[in-house]
Amino acid sequence: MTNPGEPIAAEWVVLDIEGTLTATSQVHVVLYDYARPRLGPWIDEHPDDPVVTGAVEDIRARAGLAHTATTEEIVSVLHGWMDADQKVPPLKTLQGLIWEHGYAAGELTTTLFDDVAPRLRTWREAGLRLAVFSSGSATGQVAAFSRTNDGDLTGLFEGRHFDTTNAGPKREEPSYRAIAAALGAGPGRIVFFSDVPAELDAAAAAGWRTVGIARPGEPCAEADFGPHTTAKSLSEVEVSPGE
Ligand SMILES: CSCCC(=O)C(=O)COP(=O)(O)O
Ligand SMILES: [Mg+2]
Repeated sequence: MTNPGEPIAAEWVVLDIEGTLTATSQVHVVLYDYARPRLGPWIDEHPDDPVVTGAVEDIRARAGLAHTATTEEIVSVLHGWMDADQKVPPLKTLQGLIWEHGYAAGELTTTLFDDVAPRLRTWREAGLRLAVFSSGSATGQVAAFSRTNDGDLTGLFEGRHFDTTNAGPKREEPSYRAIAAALGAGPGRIVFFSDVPAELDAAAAAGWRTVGIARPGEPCAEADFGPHTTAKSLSEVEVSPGE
């Protein structure tokens, strides 16, 4: 299905990041390249941070590593996951901490697609509420929106950031039910924008409205979006807070 042209009635707009708000290369090249050499030092320099030690413990368990595994062995697992783009929660936790540091230091900037910031501002001004659901950790998400090519956009989201730890996997229906409960909204009053059909299928199964974003040049540009409304950018889609 393509864009029906008529406004989608919703209270909440929930947004995927990679491929929807930013180019895939913003994550796979800019952010992954920043994180890759810093994972080992971050683990070694934060031996008393329970978030870091918990993530390391989780990595060891998932990878079948002994408790005595070295940082080098752990990093080798993390690099393998990154090379295969496996969005494993403890990897996303460590990346998020490193990116938070990078954005605060002024070493990272998020380049959004040109239509994104104007569209999000228009929707907020119209009374819509905005949230994010990404595989990137909530900590990393907030950091990423704090320093974009269009300024600090964190105020647009009311602190509503969902990830695979606080909501669940993006391709599973219960994650969308959990987010709807957290937002206190009926599922039919939430519209989800993503470039990945399997994520849209899971959201639709939970009763959400869905929009597939097929941006030219992005990996999912030619994907089969099946029954989902589909558009090439956010600016093609009208959402209104009416019933
Ligand atoms: C700081 S945001 C980085 C996003 C990220 O790490 C990622 O894996 C993107 O996944 P998405 O679910 O937004 O496609
Ligand atoms: Mg995506």
